[in-house]
Amino acid sequence: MGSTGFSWKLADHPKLPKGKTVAVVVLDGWGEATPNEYNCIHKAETPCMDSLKKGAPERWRLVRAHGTAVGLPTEDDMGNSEVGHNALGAGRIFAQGAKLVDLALASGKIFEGEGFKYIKESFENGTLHLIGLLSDGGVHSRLDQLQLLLKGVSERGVKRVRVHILTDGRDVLDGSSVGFVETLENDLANLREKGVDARIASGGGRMNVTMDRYENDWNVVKRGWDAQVLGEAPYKFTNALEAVKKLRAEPKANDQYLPPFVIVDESGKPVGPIVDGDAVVTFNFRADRMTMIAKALEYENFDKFDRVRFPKIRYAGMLEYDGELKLPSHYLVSPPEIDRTSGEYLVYNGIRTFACSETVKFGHVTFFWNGNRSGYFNSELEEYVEIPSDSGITFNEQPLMKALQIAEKARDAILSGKFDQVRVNLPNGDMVGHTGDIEATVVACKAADAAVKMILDAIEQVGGIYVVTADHGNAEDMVKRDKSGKPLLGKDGKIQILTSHTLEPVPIAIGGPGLAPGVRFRNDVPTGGLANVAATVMNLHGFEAPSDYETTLVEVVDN
Ligand SMILES: O=C(O)[C@@H](CO)OP(=O)(O)O
Ligand SMILES: [Mn+2]
Ligand SMILES: [Mn+2]
Repeated sequence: MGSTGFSWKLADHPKLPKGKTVAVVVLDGWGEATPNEYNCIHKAETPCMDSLKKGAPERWRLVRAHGTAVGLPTEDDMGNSEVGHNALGAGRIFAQGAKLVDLALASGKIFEGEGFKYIKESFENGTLHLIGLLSDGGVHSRLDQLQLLLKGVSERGVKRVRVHILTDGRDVLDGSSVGFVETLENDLANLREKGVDARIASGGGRMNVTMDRYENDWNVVKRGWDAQVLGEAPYKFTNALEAVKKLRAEPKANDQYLPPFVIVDESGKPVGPIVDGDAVVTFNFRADRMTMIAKALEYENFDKFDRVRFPKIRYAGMLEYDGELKLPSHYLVSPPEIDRTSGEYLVYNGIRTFACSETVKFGHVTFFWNGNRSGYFNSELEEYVEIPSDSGITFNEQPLMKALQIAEKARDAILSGKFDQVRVNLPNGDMVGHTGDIEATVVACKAADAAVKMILDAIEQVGGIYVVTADHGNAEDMVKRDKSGKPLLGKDGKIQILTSHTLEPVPIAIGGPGLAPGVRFRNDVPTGGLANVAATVMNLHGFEAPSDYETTLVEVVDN
């Protein structure tokens, strides 16, 4: 069909019926790896997921969830929720933020766009502040991109730069913050030699300072605001390396949770508060954990916490973080344009949709699933339910999280008969996996499995269909390994705990009494990835997928 003939109408599937309730379950951070003592999914009792794997070999398989299969720059890039849910929902692979920023930096286009011109206006008389995650994790940001940005601004007339660092330890090993700060300090020293007054001005751990998401806890953003904008924090140091080392030792915080600190000069004055006339760039490309700070930096009217001072600045994001809200209004690189997602198609075709998770993953099954779009496509046909997450704790303290409550909501939605698709994200494997606490992660995996069971039981009752999959790996491997797969030991002789996601594939299982008997996974899509799931789900709703979607994973054989 030509572009003028575009239609939202999906063709009927030649063989599969409509009208079945389809449950789509995403286990966050649930990859498939060899069973061993660091595989928490293997260690946990997961009878439901085990039965899906063992029970129906033609209805269980693995799909790729990392690297180019989800639009990341290289095959060394682990998967993450943003790119995973984008692929699951959109049914096509889009070059993602990480890649788009790489390209814009390589071509120099980043320095020619509207966003850069806007902040450059402040270079003559103001300070440029760069706020973001300092690591090479590649999930939210990358050190080499920050380095190229620093180089670029120094070549384009910047006089004074202040970097506000957020330490990682979640996408990279805990303790690696020290090395990243050393590298950055070295780069800034080189800039100073070239006559640019460049320094680190403040910092804090990503889970404690600035990078909250989905409005789970505004205090996190406030702590960042106080340090970055007001120059106030409970800890003051004269250099960032000392700050990170000391705070890791006392109060013994890990990189993810370092308390906020500011860098002060000899007289105790903060070296880089944000003031009128300055420019600010948040250099993370990923949206979910930048949206809140973007609101604080940009919105004239703002009541989430007392900002005390609201400086008149020129602010740009690395990317536009929310296309609906047009937030922020200035940005350096245009985000991927993820259009015509499966959610939008299905709603146009009358599919009534229910989506649910708890706060920390709520935007994953809504915003990311729908191509980074907030809100409903059609509020008459959709209902999105958010279960409030606990805040102020690390999830190894509560490894059950809200899995049961999410499953109950899904069960009720399935049994109500009011929905054709019931979609959930179960956060446990991922959120607890990120704490690096193996015992707690085992408990978390068991809880997620029990939640899946409850949802599958409801599907059984209504004669529906289920699709159970995951967005990327995490809980299936909790140790850093060498190239041959052997666990690596740290200086202390202990194994190095892996808090991050992995490169592992994830399972996908289909089934349920509503699934037509001849449906099975094709064996001619061996390299299938998360982007193949959308067409698959459309088929199970009785529709053909649009022709430019990644192909379906299923076929129907005549029995
Ligand atoms: O917590 C996060 O922000 C990331 C890891 O950086 O995890 P996920 O992609 O699963 O949301
Ligand atoms: Mn995830
Ligand atoms: Mn994660």
